Amino acid sequence: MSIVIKNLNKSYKNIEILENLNLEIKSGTIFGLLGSNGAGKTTLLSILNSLLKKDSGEVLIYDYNLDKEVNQIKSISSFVPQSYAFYPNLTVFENLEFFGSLYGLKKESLENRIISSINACALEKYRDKRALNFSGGVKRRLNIAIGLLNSPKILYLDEPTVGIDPHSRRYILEIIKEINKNSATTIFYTSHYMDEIEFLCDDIAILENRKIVLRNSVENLKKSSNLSLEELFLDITKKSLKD
Ligand SMILES: Nc1ncnc2c1ncn2[C@@H]1O[C@H](COP(=O)(O)OP(=O)(O)OP(=O)(O)O)[C@@H](O)[C@H]1O
Repeated sequence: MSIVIKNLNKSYKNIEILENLNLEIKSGTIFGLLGSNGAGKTTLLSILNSLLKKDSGEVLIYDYNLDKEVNQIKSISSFVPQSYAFYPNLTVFENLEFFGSLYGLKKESLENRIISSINACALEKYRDKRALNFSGGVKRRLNIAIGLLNSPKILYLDEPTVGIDPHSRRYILEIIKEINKNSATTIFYTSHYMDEIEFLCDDIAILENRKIVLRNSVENLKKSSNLSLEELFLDITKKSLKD
């Protein structure tokens, strides 16, 4: 397993966001986390990436314990946030050089990682251009390329296609599939686009009312229900809103 979460709890002040949450994610798969606005997806991702402290519960990432082995976990993880996390006045290469050096990469290994991140995100022709004027899709690809610099075993993508056109979205999904296939990187993906999740993911979970309310493979869901993923999501979240 790449991720094992047991009885995870998190509150902001006295508002409970995650309650006794349990979840396991298989290594090398593409996992999609769905949930309505404010369900707690970013909170969960932030905890897994040590950006936020959990209140209680146990988290293992590739067998490393989040309470004791944060540095080991950080070295194998990468979190690509919803917002653009690069310098607009720097070129693609300069951005990757800067963020790569933060990982302690130097000279040849830095250059190699930059080239492979550029290739993986199809940024060759933007390499020496400043990020400022890129389209939304290319900016998103640069965000992902930065996330690949440390060759992560697990890549967290928080709504990486927000605000971009359908062609660029599809291109990004193809890129993510390739990253998963070529390096067996576990992908933890959040999105509000059900069609994306259906196209991309092996397994999904729905987070609602502080808990995981559905956990299954996309294949099983398709086999066992006549409903589309979107209809299923609406059905489940409607029920939990009424509860
Ligand atoms: N620092 C904070 N202090 C207090 N409440 C917070 C804080 N951060 C988030 N929240 C609240 O916690 C809940 C979960 O937020 P979170 O951003 O994790 O949800 P989400 O599922 O990622 O939502 P979205 O799909 O809109 O991005 C929301 O009600 C949010 O308002």
